[in-house]
Amino acid sequence: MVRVAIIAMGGTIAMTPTAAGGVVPELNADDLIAAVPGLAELDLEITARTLRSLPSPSIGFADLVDLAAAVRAELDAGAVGVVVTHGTDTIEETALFLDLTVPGDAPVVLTGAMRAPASAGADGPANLYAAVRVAIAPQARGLGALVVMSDEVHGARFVRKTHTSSTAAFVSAQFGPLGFMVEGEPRFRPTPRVPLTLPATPAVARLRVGLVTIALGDDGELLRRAYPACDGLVLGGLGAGHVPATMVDLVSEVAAEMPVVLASRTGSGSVLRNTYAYPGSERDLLRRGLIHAGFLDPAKARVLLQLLLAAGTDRDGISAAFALYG
Ligand SMILES: NC(=O)C[C@H](N)C(=O)O
Repeated sequence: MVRVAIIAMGGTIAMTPTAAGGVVPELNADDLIAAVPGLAELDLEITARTLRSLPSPSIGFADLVDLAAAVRAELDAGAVGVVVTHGTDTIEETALFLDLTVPGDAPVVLTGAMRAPASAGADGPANLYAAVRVAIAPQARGLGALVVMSDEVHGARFVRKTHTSSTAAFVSAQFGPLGFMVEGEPRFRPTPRVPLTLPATPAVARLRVGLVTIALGDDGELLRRAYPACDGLVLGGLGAGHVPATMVDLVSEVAAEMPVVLASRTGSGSVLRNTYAYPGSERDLLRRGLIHAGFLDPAKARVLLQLLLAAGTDRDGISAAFALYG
């Protein structure tokens, strides 16, 4: 009989009401499994482990290093796939982290819930059921880490939370979902995985990669104060990867000291390379040594840069890794 391992990290899917109001993550992995109709009828063994009980805004890189090790241990011990239950606020970053650090073809499927278990129409059980079905699907092998929410299967590279409360919050705006649940089973479209695996060592949690989102009228003061505390930086640039002309000298200065990755704050589409020629444009910034983020959004670019720096990757290696993302 095949085995699926479920690893719980917390999040709304595991939250229960407190006497003082509001919800907090208290349910363990066994509780989550017990709430899913139809799971017990599937012809498979399910094992459960509660690794963390955290709201996902409080998940950090040290937690992700432990999670990657736990996922690998389950796969090494023979699990056909692993499901990770996780808060939705940062699930997209954890998904990319696992995509980059868990080698092999076995499905690693993340899921969560927008509504807590005690709410009317709680979505956690349906999401967990779908995630388990994806974890055992042969077609899910080799797709990298996946996020399953609301009957859609998303690739780690592209998925984003795009709504604060809707159960349809998760979107792969750039190229659409990789698959859909149809009559309880996942159906996929073919999509190649990015061929990159990086180590998830404790060094990852000791680094600080800053993420600075650029806004209208930005005078650079925030960046000036933030960068000395950082080992690397991601800029969430305006539009196709731009900053105000007044920031250009500062950005050049920072890029001479550490890797600075240029992403877009728009949330979808690739940073351009060769269109705009004004000071602070993508052409200008790339010429000054900034690294092109490809199709990765700023939060995902930060995860990749953090892992690359922890692995001791030099500037050319960092550029080459980001080039894999378009
Ligand atoms: N829906 C959720 O899971 C949101 C929650 N704040 C979390 O990320 O833990």
